[in-house]
Amino acid sequence: MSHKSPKDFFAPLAVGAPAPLREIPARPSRAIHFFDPSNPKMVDKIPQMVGTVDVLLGNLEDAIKADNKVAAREGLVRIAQETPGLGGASGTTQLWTRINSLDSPWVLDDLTTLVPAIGDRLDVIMVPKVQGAEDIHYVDRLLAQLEAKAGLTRPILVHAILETARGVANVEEICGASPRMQGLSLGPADLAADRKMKTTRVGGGHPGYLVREDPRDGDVTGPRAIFQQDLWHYTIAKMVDACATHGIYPYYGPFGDIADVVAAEDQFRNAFLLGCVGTWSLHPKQIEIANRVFSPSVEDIRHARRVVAAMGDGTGAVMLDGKMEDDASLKQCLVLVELAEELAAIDPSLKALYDGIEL
Ligand SMILES: CC(=O)SCCNC(=O)CCNC(=O)[C@H](O)C(C)(C)COP(=O)(O)OP(=O)(O)OC[C@H]1O[C@@H](n2cnc3c(N)ncnc32)[C@H](O)[C@@H]1OP(=O)(O)O
Ligand SMILES: CC(=O)C(=O)O
Ligand SMILES: [Mg+2]
Repeated sequence: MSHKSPKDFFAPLAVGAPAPLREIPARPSRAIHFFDPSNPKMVDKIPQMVGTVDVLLGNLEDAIKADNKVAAREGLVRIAQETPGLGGASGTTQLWTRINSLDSPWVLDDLTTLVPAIGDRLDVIMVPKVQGAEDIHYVDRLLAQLEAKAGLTRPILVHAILETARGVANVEEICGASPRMQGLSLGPADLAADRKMKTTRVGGGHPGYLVREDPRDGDVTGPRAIFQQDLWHYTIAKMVDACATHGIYPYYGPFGDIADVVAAEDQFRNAFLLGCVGTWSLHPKQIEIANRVFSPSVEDIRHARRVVAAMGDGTGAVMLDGKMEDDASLKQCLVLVELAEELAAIDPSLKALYDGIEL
């Protein structure tokens, strides 16, 4: 757990730094869309993506060539300064970045460049390969010093990628390490390597990880159904519990098979059902999938609203469509109703869809 005493937990870590938030806002972040700020073709597309995706993330870490690290950092500064509606208190699309890892030769310059130049536009800084609370404490103090020096009035939030075995083992202390902690993402590629898992895929299942039906009538050579299992179920469930415990938000992560939109949708939906609020998008075509999957369906909202209406003061048990509903199932329904309200507030087409639901 954090080494701070309860009375110090919400105190700024540098004189003049903005006060930490007491609650992490539930801003919609169904897709965190990654782009390379040193890639001119991607950069060209950023202005028209504002308003179509909840989060644009300028990536500085893995997937950016070593020779392009400085260009990516400088490109991100330019994009943040020149793109209307991107990031900051009034942004319609949030601006996040993924900095280089804390042991890399680039990370110090990432932070000391970005915070003074675009700290007022950066909503969240994603920190890769977080191993324990000590990594968050380091970033926390440095950000406070840089925020104070830059005269920022809004604290920049921090998001950790869970992509080492030690990080997974320490997930609780990572979530509780700082009031800046906004959420966690699954990092299936680095995590697989660190754990010495034998999958070479970036996210998703594996045909070899399966459960096979028992032999039919004892015939071990006959046909038997197989069901592919989810390699990431344990980690995502652990991450969801840690995030819920600390009032922060869990996200799926990358799905690298860009062409396989069906499997991407399945992975995203499993994560949505387990409690994640969003996922990463690596390619423009994954944004629409994420937006759809992480927005509750009309059927779910109709059902949830009917339960809310039937439950009156919220206590007791009622029968609805042959099923028992009570105080607990009401709370399940309120999760969906509140999510629909948050999404309707930023997405006029969803507002029209949800407003038009007849009970
Ligand atoms: C394990 C991890 O750490 S995951 C996170 C790190 N990885 C990333 O961030 C990867 C981000 N995505 C990418 O680099 C690219 O999408 C790739 C390499 C996967 C595929 O790129 P391409 O082969 O160029 O894809 P494709 O040809 O389908 O692209 C179509 C168009 O969309 C553009 N595009 C592709 N990806 C993106 C993106 N993430 N954002 C904006 N535009 C994009 C391309 O530049 C291309 O533009 P054009 O029509 O003007 O030529
Ligand atoms: C997400 C990420 O960085 C990984 O899977 O390694
Ligand atoms: Mg990684």
